[in-house]
Amino acid sequence: MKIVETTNYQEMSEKAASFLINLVKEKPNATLGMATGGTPEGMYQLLIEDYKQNGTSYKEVTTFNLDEYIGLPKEDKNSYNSYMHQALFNFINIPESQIHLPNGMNADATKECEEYEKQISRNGGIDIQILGIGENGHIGFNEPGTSFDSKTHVITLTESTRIANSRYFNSLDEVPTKAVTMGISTIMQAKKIILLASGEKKADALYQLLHNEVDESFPASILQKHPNVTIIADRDALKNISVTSA
Ligand SMILES: N[C@@H]1[C@@H](O)[C@H](O)[C@@H](COP(=O)(O)O)O[C@@H]1O
Repeated sequence: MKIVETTNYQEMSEKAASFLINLVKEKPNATLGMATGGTPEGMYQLLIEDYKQNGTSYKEVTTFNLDEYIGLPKEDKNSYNSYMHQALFNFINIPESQIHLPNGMNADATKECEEYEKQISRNGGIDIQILGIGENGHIGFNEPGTSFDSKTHVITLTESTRIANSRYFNSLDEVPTKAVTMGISTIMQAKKIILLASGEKKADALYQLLHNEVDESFPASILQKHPNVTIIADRDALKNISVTSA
């Protein structure tokens, strides 16, 4: 696993944006796996700035997001569909038909999951998957205990994840209790993974990611088995890791 230590959040965002921009330049029809949460917001902002200044084109790019809440219409300001449009898609030239997020309103959630998984395969898989990390080690919305063999599936969110994400909602009650998420094995099939982390509150999670046994009780530990992972994290998030020896 490669670790890139940055001085702060801005530099983390710049390094991550460069990875994506270079990939899109080398492979204009790349498939990008997208993440939500606070961590990638700066990276998305820099992709928009690069698009405006340098015209990097997303006309042939396809995206698949990691997850979506169940029960929020895509127009809801807290859906991940809205997040992605406001953070990035509305400001670059990616065609709407090439954007994929699970539909959290599909009455047949099992079918939605199967279809999402098929769409990713039909597309030839994901070239680069961007990941954040939950303080409990979740990746996407794969909470502790999720099978490493899981494909896209429905997950019941833990109380701690709902509390962490309640900052975007008016109250904890409004935070959905379930989500559709790519599974661990879906994520592991991505050709390259970039995990972003910033701030002291992620320091324990990064330590466990790198030093725990690979175990379903800490989902992100599976990344130790992936052949091409780069962690881009700032000094605060890496404060428990000696980067030279990691
Ligand atoms: N489903 C998302 C994850 O994909 C994200 O990595 C995590 C951390 O979010 P943040 O970046 O805001 O700390 O939150 C959510 O639960």
